[in-house]
Amino acid sequence: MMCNKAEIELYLSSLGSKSIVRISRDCNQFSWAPGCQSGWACSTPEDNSFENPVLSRAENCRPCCPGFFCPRGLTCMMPCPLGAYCPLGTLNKTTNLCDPYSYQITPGSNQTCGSADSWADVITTNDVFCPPGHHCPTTTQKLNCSKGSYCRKGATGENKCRWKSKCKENSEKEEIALFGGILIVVLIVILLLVYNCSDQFIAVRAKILSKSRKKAAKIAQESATARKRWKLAKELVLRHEVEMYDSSAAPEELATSSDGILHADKGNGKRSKNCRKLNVRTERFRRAYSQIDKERALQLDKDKLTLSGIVSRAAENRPQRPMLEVAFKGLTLSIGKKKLLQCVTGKLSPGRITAIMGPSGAGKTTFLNAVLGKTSGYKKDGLVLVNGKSGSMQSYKKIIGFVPQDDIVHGNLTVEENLWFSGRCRLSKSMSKADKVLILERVIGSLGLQEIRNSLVGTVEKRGISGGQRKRVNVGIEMVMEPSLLILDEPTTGLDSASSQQLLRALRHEASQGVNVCAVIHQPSYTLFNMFDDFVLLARGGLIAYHGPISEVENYFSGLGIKVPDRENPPDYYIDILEGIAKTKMRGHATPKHLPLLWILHNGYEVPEDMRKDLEEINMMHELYTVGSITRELSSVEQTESKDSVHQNVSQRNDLLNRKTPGVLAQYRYYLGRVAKQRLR
Ligand SMILES: Nc1ncnc2c1ncn2[C@@H]1O[C@H](COP(=O)(O)OP(=O)(O)OP(=O)(O)O)[C@@H](O)[C@H]1O
Repeated sequence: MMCNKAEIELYLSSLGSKSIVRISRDCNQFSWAPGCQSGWACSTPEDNSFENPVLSRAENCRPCCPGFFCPRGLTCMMPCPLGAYCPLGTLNKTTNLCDPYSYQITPGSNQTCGSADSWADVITTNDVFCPPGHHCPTTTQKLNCSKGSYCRKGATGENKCRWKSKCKENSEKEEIALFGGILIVVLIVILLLVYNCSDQFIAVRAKILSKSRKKAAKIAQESATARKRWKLAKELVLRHEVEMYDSSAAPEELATSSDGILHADKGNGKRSKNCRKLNVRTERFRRAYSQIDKERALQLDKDKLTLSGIVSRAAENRPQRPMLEVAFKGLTLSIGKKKLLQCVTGKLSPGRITAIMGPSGAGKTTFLNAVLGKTSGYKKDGLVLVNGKSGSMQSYKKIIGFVPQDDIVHGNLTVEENLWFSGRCRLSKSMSKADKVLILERVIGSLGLQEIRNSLVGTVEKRGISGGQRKRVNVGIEMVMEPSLLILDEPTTGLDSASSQQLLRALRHEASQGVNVCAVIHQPSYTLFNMFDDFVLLARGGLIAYHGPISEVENYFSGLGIKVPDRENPPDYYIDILEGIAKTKMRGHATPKHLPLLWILHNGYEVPEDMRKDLEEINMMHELYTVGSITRELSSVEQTESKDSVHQNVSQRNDLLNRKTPGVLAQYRYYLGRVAKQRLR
């Protein structure tokens, strides 16, 4: 009575089709054996193997055995699968259907109910599966699900309920309300604890950090003192003031470590033990402070260096920092018919700080946008060359820092946290944490933020550091990413003279590393003005009136007959001249509106079409060329010298332009950490 392969295939092929197409040889309109009915099967007299096709079965027809199912239209039976419950059906006299199955026996026949009539998926043949709240170890056995366990539909065994979840007898699923409730309460308690103790936690952490820092600073100081003593002793020996080097007189407590730093004495076991015990954090700070000390010593003779010296020193000391030179050739930016920048030619060089000045609306911000490569939306003519090659500035964005006029600080983080977050996200991911700490300490030191490093920056509601300090933190945020080109929009606005000078000193330090620094400034003091290397003076309409070294600016303008009166600040006076506020008598027939044209002539650039008519007005070309050639000669020596070294340096470093900053996931992790800190404050 068992179905063979062909019959099983016939059954399976009919699954899923809406009309029941399974028909065996004995189940058709001409012959309908009793086994064709649902829940019945017959046997065959022939000795058929399992491989045979659909057979003729019309003998010995009987109800389907328990644990098997016999579909309508097939005269054989198949075993019910595990998880099914196929007992013998019982006739329901009211409906005349075989329970729990839904088939009918032929009315008036002497047939009885067999077992199941079909099997497929749980939805189509719901009644064949072991019911929920029970488990069926075999296809003919149905047991109640015991207390403390649950049984889903079709279960062959019991599932134990979890701790604290309630399960009565015959449970279909676990009752986890209590368990879930306890879990939620525990989470809430943890969150409340974290929220309430976060301040203390952050304070303790800050305390530990500051302890580590102090310890490291002390060790660095001790090392420096020991180094000085050692040097002194050596000098004494060299000067023959002591006859021979007495080992007992030598600083026996000194020991030189592999990095050349002298450490605390060998004899003093306690202290060296302490040194060994220094935790990693202290060690990182110690290294940073020692390195900064060394840099300070090197800094002393920095002022004597020429530009090429600075460039080559940067090359020796900081192989990591690539250099960027940005040059413009006849750059014109316009929107519609309005020209925002016109015929800008010149360059911003690495290792130099350039001040950009001009009357309001002259195009300073537009000039910065051009340097940053943000020229989409403008009609652009001319060239922007990066390291002598035309290309998009966007590809260098990882090594370009931009300090906008508005704040970019996070008010509810401390100064140090703000800088650390920026550094972590924007420095190369391959850089070690110790190196990142060194950069952070360097920036904190050079911007004079040591005192306020643990202070909250503050928001409108919660007062924090002062406005000037905030400005310096803004700059620091960009400095910690070790940019090669640092652009600042009015960094000194709102700062007093001392703070402005401190900021400029920090920028000078950056420039000494080969960074190309470019800043828009307003009304700098004379001292501050002289701390810049180059000067770009923009006239209205985005025209250059001067672009060159600060040291030559007065020379240039006096050559044109513009002499700065006593007690006047030169940059302010030149802007007043451009604006027509200050009156002056210029050479020849020239007037202040001709200053951009004079600059073009002075440099021998091509005069734009719309300026040509002004040429006749001024009538002093011969004199201008004379002035031009003098100043050009003056600068040519240094310019040529620097050009070669810069370009050599730049071409060597091109491979370093691909800084790999942390990926999206890492940045997201830092971001979450920052938000958590901000929220918890
Ligand atoms: N997107 C723009 N659409 C139209 N005009 C613009 C646009 N951007 C700038 N300008 C115009 O270009 C000129 C230069 O603007 P820019 O902002 O560069 O001047 P600025 O020198 O930075 O001025 P300020 O010192 O006042 O900030 C202005 O006359 C300004 O109105």
